[in-house]
Amino acid sequence: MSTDDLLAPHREAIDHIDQTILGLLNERAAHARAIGELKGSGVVYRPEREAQVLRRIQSLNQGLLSNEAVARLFREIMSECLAVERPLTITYLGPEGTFTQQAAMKHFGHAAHTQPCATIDEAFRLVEARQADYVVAPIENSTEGAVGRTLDLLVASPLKACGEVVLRIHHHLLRKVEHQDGITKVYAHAQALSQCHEWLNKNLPANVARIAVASNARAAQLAAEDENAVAIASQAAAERFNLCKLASNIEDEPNNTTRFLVLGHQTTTPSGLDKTSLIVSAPNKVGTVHELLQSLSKNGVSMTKLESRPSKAGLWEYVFFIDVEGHADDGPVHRALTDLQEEAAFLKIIGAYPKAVL
Ligand SMILES: O=C(O)C(=O)C[C@]1(C(=O)O)C=C[C@@H](O)C=C1
Repeated sequence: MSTDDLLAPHREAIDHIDQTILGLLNERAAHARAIGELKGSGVVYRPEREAQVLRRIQSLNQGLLSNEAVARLFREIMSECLAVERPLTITYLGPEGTFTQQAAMKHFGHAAHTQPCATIDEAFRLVEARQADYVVAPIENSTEGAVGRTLDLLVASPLKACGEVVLRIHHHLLRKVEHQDGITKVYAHAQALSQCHEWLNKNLPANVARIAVASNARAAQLAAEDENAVAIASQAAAERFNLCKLASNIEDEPNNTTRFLVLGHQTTTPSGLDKTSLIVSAPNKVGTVHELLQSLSKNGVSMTKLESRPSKAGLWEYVFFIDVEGHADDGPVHRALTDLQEEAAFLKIIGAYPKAVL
């Protein structure tokens, strides 16, 4: 029997299964549309429900496909079902091809419309003015630490965090032509330059100028216009600007990861596995930070992040960005927040949201 003959029954089975899947997908979309009608003009995107759907699918999964693969597939199915209810617009720091756009797609799937903005400030502003639904903003990188501008915006913005995205960051060396001769400059975002610092020291001549630009996608765009330049940027940027990859995964730290917050106007109900992000400021006295942290520990609440930043209000005064395990409506976190309210000069709950599933 020829290979084609051997393939034929499997392909027949696949055609049959695809037809069943297609029918079921449309049946699912019809339920989503009915849910959308019941929600009326209310909020259609429900992050806690999406997290529960993805976690349930992963716990049911016993097949050949990995948990990550099934979550990715169902992420896209929900994205299309949500678009049947109402398509969402997500703002991010552009241009197209940045890691933040990748994070937005990872979280909302490909049916969401992503809108690039010139600055993180503008991405926030459009959502604040209700000209877009959600903003995805980088908050911290595992090698570089906090993203200061996002933290500063969080202090004053009325937006609430309703989700988080965790993205592995891979940087590549990109060029218009496929050889290393005659490189005079390397364009990259300042964070990418420092994340690839060791690699650049070892692999590029010392006289190649390192030029920091607004984003990795902008770097790729500049490299596409100048044959003597290379860019450090993502796979998405390489594809978008048609650049050759001279070297892959050039980040010094192999586990390089960026965490993003998703912010909008809604508060989220508990999903069963949540986090709460807070901003706290303490009077500038000995022992106050210790007391603030005690409000958490005595209520059995674990802290997953503590970041300090100079307050714009006074010299040598600080605000603290704190993430804790659990939802602000859960008993222990709720009690800790009540205690914190008494100790802190300023307390703002940025939001409570499901832990990233994907
Ligand atoms: O359960 C809902 O509220 C839905 O709208 C359905 C659905 C889904 O496709 O499962 C779609 C969008 C929401 O963000 C959450 C879940």
